[in-house]
Amino acid sequence: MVANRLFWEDDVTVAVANVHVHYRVPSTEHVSSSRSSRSARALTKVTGGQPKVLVRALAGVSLAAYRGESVGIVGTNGSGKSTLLRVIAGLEVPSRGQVVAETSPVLLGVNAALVPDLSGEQNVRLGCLAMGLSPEETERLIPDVVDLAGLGKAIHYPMKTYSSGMGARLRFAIAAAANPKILLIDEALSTGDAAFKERSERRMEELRAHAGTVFVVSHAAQVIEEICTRAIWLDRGRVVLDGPAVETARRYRSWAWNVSKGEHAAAKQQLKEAIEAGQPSRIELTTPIARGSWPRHARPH
Ligand SMILES: Nc1ncnc2c1ncn2[C@@H]1O[C@H](COP(=O)(O)OP(=O)(O)OP(=O)(O)O)[C@@H](O)[C@H]1O
Repeated sequence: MVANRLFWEDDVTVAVANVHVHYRVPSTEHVSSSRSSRSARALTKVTGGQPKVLVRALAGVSLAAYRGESVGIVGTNGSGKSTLLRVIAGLEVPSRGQVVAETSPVLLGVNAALVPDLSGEQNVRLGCLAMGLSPEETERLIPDVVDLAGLGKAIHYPMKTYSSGMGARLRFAIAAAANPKILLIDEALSTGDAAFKERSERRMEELRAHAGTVFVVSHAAQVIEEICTRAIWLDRGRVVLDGPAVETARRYRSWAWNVSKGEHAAAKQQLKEAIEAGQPSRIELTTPIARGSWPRHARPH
């Protein structure tokens, strides 16, 4: 558990300090409701659209990640997992709070932009160049990436012919090729088969062993338990628990089981106990950023 960490300890790779992400989303709730107020209907008439509501995707998340950690993020649909990864990747600017990373993180998302009409191999080349590798490095790495993806002859077929698992394998292999110090993985691992799972876990272990930090988002608590050293459980944009992966995954799994069985009182009690089990993290970016130059996705509190 990370508590009251002061910026900037030497082995910290990512610091997230009291981050909030809010979206304004059009909602038909008031418009379609038979009890919708006259003012809401009038507003709709005037704006020509639906009234907007505020969605709090992240509501005050703080954490510090360290070299050599693989950090799992678990939580139900809509709990804020992908938003947290996007904020760490610098793809989303927090509405409030700060994110600082030691080097630019590489985000491996289920939707990583590859070109469906190109073959797997052509996409490997494209992906490596897009991540900033030189043409020479790219050519040197292609055999390793192709090997890690393990797609056999299909590596020469257009990517649009791949199953979702095959696409995920290719994206993982490409992202790992760049040897990123900070690798963010959104669900991709859970779609591969057993052989790929083993290869990808070994590759992640290598990245971690080279003093990198890996974040993995997954619904599957078991995946997190198997491949992560630490896990963070998010619920409605808040950190419920941040601790050893096995402990967090065990509590999350048990809570999710009770929710799925409609045992709401028991689930509520477990959530309360999990929150009490962890101490609230407070990350303070107290001094100006001292080491090198940092990615820019930070906003003052
Ligand atoms: N671009 C967006 N515009 C509006 N609302 C968004 C946007 N992205 C996410 N949200 C909302 O923010 C909340 C958190 O979404 P997020 O995708 O981070 O959840 P998640 O935990 O990754 O979910 P899942 O497990 O289903 O992938 C949800 O309520 C979602 O509807």
